[in-house]
Amino acid sequence: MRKIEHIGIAVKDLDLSCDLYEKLLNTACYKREEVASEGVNTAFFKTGENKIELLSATNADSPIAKFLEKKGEGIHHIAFDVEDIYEEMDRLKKEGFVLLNEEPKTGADNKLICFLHPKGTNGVLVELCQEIKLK
Ligand SMILES: CC[C@@H](C(=O)O)C(=O)SCCNC(=O)CCNC(=O)[C@H](O)C(C)(C)COP(=O)(O)OP(=O)(O)OC[C@H]1O[C@@H](n2cnc3c(N)ncnc32)[C@H](O)[C@@H]1OP(=O)(O)O
Ligand SMILES: [Co+2]
Repeated sequence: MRKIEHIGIAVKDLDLSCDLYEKLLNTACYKREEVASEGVNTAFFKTGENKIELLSATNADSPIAKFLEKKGEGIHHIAFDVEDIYEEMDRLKKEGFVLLNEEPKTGADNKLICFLHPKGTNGVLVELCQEIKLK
């Protein structure tokens, strides 16, 4: 794990939250992207070297919809940047962590991703991210 890649924050209304975070961080959202496979709309901000991912749900089955229902708005996950996601998934599996996907999935902002179950990480949903290198 090389660094924190982003912090994911679950929000009810992406437009309203974008306005709020633009004011809070004094910077514009640099990217918006829907990831249909996760049932989310995302908006990204950079603060120095750090990245914030705002997530709203696009359907009732989305993990974000369930999270908002149970816990309300707030920090949803922490994502770590990894060089080789296959190697890291293999290592974490051997250490006994529960991977939520057996193969990397395509995430937002040009990443391959994998999640670890929060039950095995002290209640924190962890995401691994590997940048997809364009040839
Ligand atoms: C945009 C793409 C990507 C990126 O590129 O960055 C993303 O970030 S996508 C983000 C959305 N996608 C995901 O979250 C996928 C991974 N998550 C899951 O697979 C599920 O949400 C889950 C973690 C397995 C939970 O699903 P499920 O068991 O169906 O939901 P429950 O509501 O029943 O929760 C069970 C249990 O887990 C606790 N929980 C759920 N979400 C979180 C969370 N984000 N952080 C901490 N804990 C979480 C929930 O509270 C329940 O606990 P108990 O009530 O104590 O049983
Ligand atoms: Co994320």
